[in-house]
Amino acid sequence: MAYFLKKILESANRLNSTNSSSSSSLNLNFSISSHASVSDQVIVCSSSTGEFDRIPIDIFMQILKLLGPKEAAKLIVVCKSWKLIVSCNNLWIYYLQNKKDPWDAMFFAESNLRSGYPLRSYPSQMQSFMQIYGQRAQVPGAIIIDGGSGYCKFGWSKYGSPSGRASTFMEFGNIESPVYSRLRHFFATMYSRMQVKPSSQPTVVSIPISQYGDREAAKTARRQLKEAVYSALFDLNVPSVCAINQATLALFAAKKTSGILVNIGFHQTCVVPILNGKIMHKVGVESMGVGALKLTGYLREQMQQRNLNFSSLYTVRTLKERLCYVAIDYEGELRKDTEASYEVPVEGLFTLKQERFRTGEILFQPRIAGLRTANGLHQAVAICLEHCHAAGLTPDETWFKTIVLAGGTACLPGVVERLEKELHVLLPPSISNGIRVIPPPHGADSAWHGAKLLSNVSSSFILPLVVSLITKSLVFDMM
Ligand SMILES: Nc1ncnc2c1ncn2[C@@H]1O[C@H](COP(=O)(O)OP(=O)(O)OP(=O)(O)O)[C@@H](O)[C@H]1O
Repeated sequence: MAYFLKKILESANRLNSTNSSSSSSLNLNFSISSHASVSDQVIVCSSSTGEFDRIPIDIFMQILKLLGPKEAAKLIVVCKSWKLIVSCNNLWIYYLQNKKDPWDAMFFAESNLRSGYPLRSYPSQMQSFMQIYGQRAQVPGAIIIDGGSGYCKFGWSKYGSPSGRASTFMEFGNIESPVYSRLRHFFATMYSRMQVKPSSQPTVVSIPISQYGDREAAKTARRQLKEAVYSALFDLNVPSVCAINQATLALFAAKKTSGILVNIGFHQTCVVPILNGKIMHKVGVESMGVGALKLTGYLREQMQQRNLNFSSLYTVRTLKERLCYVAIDYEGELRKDTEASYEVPVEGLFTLKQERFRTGEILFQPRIAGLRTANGLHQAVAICLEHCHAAGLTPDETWFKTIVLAGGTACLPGVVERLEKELHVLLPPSISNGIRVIPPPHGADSAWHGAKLLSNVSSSFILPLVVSLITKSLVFDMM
């Protein structure tokens, strides 16, 4: 490295002599004051780095960027002057930006999730980015299991996406057996699919959105489910567990800690108000009995009515994902030619017409599929917005005007636009002004990505390890 720096110094000197008349920046010397706040742009200096004083600070920073974080960190021990230069936040932001994880997501996690639960409504004290870099590098990583009610997503927190998906309803075992044994069977299956020993890693697990009432019975049911999850995992010798509800995780994935999370799930749709990472059960969680399974079922019914033959439900699901959408104006769409085709491997070419938008329409008009559910998606969300408004939990009402969608079905093209349009029709301007509907941040994997953000936060490795050694207790608990 010294050789490398020497070479750069030599070339800087050469440049200095040839460009001395044209470039003033290369003639600038710098020295360092111990009181200075260090940045790429401003280094006010009084002590010296010796020979290196002759290199302009921006070139110096370029050199450090080229050296990389490991080498740069070693330079800290040279002297105070070097330490000050190398500790520069901009330099470590640069290193962090060049890691695999997107910078904005990492910044959100470090500024909002570092304090753990309960989340503070004010941002936690930010450490220097050099410290954050060092601590994140030491986080051992975790196994993430997002057990959706239809599909489970599992994988490593250090990876960009889940390493696998499994049909949850198949893996849970006998539906008659008690929750504890079903959970234990389910988690054991996930670990064996990942080919890891449960005892080798901390685990972040999502808890399904269920029993959302504010009554004692609902609270007890939530607590029992949570306890069954912990017992099942600790009995498998998992060293530490972080169990958080799916809705909060999906909201984190959108880089938000407050807002309304709308999860269009496998069996049902839930509208969950969340303030500072906490579900507002008192305000009320809305739910409707329409989910992905109903959409697939309704498309199958329509295809059968048109004598379109298929041999498996997988074909119907594929056509739903490839050809279906939600119309912004349903009546207008009925008058259009909307025919489109898709070739399903092995099964052949399928052509859908009105089925393309009638399928998704049951989210807004469940009755067209003969469903008795009273409310459509827009009505359920509007009720939740009204309740948030009436509850007056904060002087500033903007927290509930961000509506984040989650779940695979929310990926249907047109859902965002239609929901936004219907909400403006249903709600008075005092509530609807400023609302924003955000598409699922990571498709069907939103909750998994929210868990990933938490698992890699620079503070998260300290607590789990300590807790696991002492009590095998919980780190976070956000039911
Ligand atoms: N791009 C897409 N368009 C439409 N539907 C999709 C798309 N991607 C996935 N889906 C559907 O989403 C469904 C699975 O959704 P998801 O993985 O969110 O369920 P889940 O997490 O098991 O449900 P829950 O939230 O109830 O636990 C499947 O029926 C799948 O067909």
